[in-house]
This record gives sequence, structure tokens and C-alpha cells, in this order.
Amino acid sequence: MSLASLALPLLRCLDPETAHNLTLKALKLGLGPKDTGNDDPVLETTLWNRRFPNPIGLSAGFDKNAEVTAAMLATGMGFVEVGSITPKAQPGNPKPRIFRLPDDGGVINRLGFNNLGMDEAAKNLAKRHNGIIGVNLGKNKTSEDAAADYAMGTRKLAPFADYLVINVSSPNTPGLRALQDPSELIGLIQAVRRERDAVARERNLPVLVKIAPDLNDEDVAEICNLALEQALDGMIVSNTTIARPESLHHQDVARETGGLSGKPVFGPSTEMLRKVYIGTEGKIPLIGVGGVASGRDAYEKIRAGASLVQLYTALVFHGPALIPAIKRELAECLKRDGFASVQEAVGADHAKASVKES
Ligand SMILES: Cc1cc2nc3c(=O)[nH]c(=O)nc-3n(C[C@H](O)[C@H](O)[C@H](O)COP(=O)(O)O)c2cc1C
Repeated sequence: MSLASLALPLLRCLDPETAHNLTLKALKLGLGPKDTGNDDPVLETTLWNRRFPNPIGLSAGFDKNAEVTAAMLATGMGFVEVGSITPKAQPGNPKPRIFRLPDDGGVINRLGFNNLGMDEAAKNLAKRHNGIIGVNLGKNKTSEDAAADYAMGTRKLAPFADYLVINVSSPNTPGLRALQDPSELIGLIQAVRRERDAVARERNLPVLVKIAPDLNDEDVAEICNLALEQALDGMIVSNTTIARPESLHHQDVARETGGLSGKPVFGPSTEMLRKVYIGTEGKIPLIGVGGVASGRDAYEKIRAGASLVQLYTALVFHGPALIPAIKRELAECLKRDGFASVQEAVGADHAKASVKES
């Protein structure tokens, strides 16, 4: 039994944010579990000219300040996304601001982009040596000029990133999700690309947009059209939801304001992924995230259209030892269905649907 799995029941007795901070400390001390095995070759995938040893990555919010990238890569993840990082440090919302829904496998958070700012993140990122790192950018709560914030983040952090994310979908920064409107989003994409080209001209540095699972069909269609018009490098589907399904066991906790993640968001975020895959005609690489807790869940995201998969909330309940298990089960699913690679399975559900239709 690993130290991490022994610590898990103890961590669950603590308030979620204290448990998270202790986890970060332990990871910094090198106490995290390490997956020393080689990944099954069926899991290897290449995207944006980068080779991912496996398609399972850490979603934004766990390592907001890029402090434990090496430790998280060592757990066996194929890539790690840090952030959201804002230009200036900010404290976020008053505590308590993270709530567990254990019987639902869910979490509600209203952290509000608490982070140490881009200078601190840059210092931490400069220390890293290997592995694929995505940098997720946010805007400061009090900033009036969102485009300027995303541009500043890009200027500072592009040198350390394998991909950049424009996060316009966290529910805990007032007005942020309104930036998903194409009339706003286009300005952000252009501002980030301008800085990206100035800083990382010689490198192919993809720029992605992360969206909410709460968009209506019209919004999704508009964003997909914009993504195609702009030849966006990728989209992340999805962030947390502000919806509160009636099926939640913890109806008391469900009244807390914030974004709901984990199992309850698996269905809605996977549906949104399917819509975005169809809306972008399978031409734009997608990262599927929301409620993934098993290899089968990851496989479902891939078949729905995801080229890569991320998770966060399942780690709260199962710890990072979950990663090798997810990879094993995903490899089994791919082989069982006759796929020689992850890439072959991306969007497989849609191919089947169109064969049926014709
Ligand atoms: C505590 C917490 C903090 C988060 N912070 C961020 C963030 O700063 N930026 C972001 O883009 N997403 C953030 N997320 C959303 C996750 O990256 C992910 O999109 C969402 O939780 C769904 O995945 P999951 O069900 O595997 O957690 C956060 C999620 C949680 C639970």
C-alpha cells in the first residue's frame, strides 16, 4: 500500500482546502506515488507535434502555481495543466470555498482564481525539465481589460508552455463566462495569438479555449463556428457546471454557490464534447474533461471526440494512485475494440452514427 493511499482517509477528515494544501506540501517533498512502469504503446499519441506518452492529464486548478508539475508527471500522467494563472496575485473568495459531495463523487468550488500571479508561476515553471505542460490563463477579478490580462499572461508564460489555454469558463469570477460570447472571444484569441507570435514565433505553441458545460445549443454552434473560422488549435470541454442535478444526494451542500465537478458533470460535459466535435466537424483537437474516474470514462470521452482527457475531482476521492489504473483500463478498452492507437478511437462514436444514418 502506498503512502498516498494510506494518507487518503486522513486527508478526507480535513476540510478540503487544508487537505489540498497538505497534499501539495507532500508532493513537493517527493512523497507522491510514482508510476515507474512504461506506458502501454497503444496509449501513446501525438498532437501539436508533441508526443504524449499517454492521453491522461491533470486538469487546471490542482496546481494553480505550477509548484508540483514534476511530482504530478511522476504519478504517470501524460501531461499536466497548471493554473488558472492571473497577471497579479489574488486571494480569491473568502473561505470556506471548496465542498465535497462524497456520495455523489462531486466537489463544489468557488475559489475565484486564488493564485500567486504570473511572476511566481514563471519562476516555478523555469525550474522544470521534462514532460508536457499546459498553461491555463485567467484574468484578475478587478481587471477592466480582459484581453490585456490574457495578453500579459501569454507574454510572461508562453516561453514555458507546451500549450496555452484561454479560460473563459470558470463560474467564480464575475463576468468571466460572458467572454465566451464570440464578439468578446475573438478579441481575446487575437490578443493572445499576437503575444504568442511575438514571444514564441519559432515554436509551434497551440492556443486553446476552455468552455463551460452550461452553454446552450446556439452558444455552442457560435463558438464552434468561431473556432473553425479562426482555425483554433484546440478546445477544452469542459469546466465545472453551475447546474445542480436533482439526483444529487447532498442537496444541502448543493446549495453552495460555485462550480460543480466530478461524477455529476460527466454526462453533461461528455454531451457537450459530442456537440463540439460535431460542430467543429472533427477538425479541431479537443481535450475532454469532467467526471473522469476510470479508464472506461476516459475511453467514452475519446470515442465522443476527445484527443486527450483530463481529470481533477476523482483525485480528491481516489488519490493519484488512480492514474495507473485508468491507463490500464483504457488500454484494455482500446485493444478490446480493435483500435491500434488512441488517435484511431477519437470520435469513433460519430463514425458509427454516420454509417448508421447513411
Ligand atoms: C477545486 C477546483 C479548482 C479548479 N480551478 C480551476 C481553474 O483555476 N481553472 C480552470 O480552468 N479550471 C479549474 N477547475 C475545473 C477543472 O479543471 C475541470 O475542468 C472540472 O473540475 C471538471 O473536471 P473533473 O470533474 O475531473 O474535476 C477547478 C476544479 C476544481 C474541483
